[in-house]
Amino acid sequence: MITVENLTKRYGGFTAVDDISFQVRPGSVVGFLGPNGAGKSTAMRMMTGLTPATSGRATILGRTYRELHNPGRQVGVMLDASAQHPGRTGREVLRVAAVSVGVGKARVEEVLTLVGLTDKEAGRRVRNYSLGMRQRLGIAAALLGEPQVLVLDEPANGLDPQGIHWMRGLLRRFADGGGTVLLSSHLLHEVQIVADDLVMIGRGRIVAMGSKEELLARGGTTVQSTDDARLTRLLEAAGVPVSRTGSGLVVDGEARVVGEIAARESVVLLELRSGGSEGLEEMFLGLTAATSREGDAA
Ligand SMILES: Nc1ncnc2c1ncn2[C@@H]1O[C@H](COP(=O)(O)OP(=O)(O)OP(=O)(O)O)[C@@H](O)[C@H]1O
Repeated sequence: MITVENLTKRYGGFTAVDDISFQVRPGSVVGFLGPNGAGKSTAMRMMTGLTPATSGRATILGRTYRELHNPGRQVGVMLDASAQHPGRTGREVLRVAAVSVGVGKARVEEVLTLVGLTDKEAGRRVRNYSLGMRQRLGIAAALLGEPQVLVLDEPANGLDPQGIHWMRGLLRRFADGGGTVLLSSHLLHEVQIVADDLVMIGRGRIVAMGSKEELLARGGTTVQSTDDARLTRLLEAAGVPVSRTGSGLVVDGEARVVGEIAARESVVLLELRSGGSEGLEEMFLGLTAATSREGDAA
């Protein structure tokens, strides 16, 4: 399990990670979500001993990363898939890592199969890898020591839809087998299907966290009608907050209330659903817009 307690990182007067605390339980996948520059990578670097915390601490299986004996056997880490040696073949990268983790060559072949890199691909130099292949290789390296915990920074980056589907399956099976997974992303939909819990971060701070179901329920009601503009006016007149999405409306109110107003005013509903992901997306954007660092520059 991963425990993060009051973790803070300051660079001079700038606070990149601001007093964050959360846990990842064994058997679960936690999505660590936030816009660019929110502090996800910095937090993960502190968790994995790559950068010291200014204050607070993170433990994995009860110890700080630096206290772990042979950490590669306990925690699989992928922070920067492009950091692999470009002049080595994928297989060479894994064989070098296997020596430091203390596993044999057979395990290298096992993880290559696990991540779907073919014999031919494994024999190619990493500089000629596509981004998706690099991600697969990074995940293979993380899995090498048969760890119980995975810490993955943006593992879906560069994967095509089939690759994302594959990765979800892999992480789900890992967690279902009792493993603990923390994965970051700046895209909600990338992690939403696989994550059990979500931790949303903006400007270094946690802006929302909880189980996916809880957060989905907070995301309000998704509505589509034949006349969304009129329905919006009616709902607003009734004091129900409404926001527009690409495909309809998200209403901060119960489905029943929306249904009753629509029925009374003869608006034809095409869809009425509580806890839709559109609501969660809206909430995510809303919560993090105010805290997006990139927004500052815009
Ligand atoms: N070594 C450093 N010195 C100064 N500032 C830093 C350093 N490392 C990170 N930062 C700043 O801390 C903030 C958080 O960066 P971080 O890389 O953790 O964000 P992130 O959520 O991982 O974003 P992304 O999705 O873009 O990778 C950014 O504003 C970044 O510029």
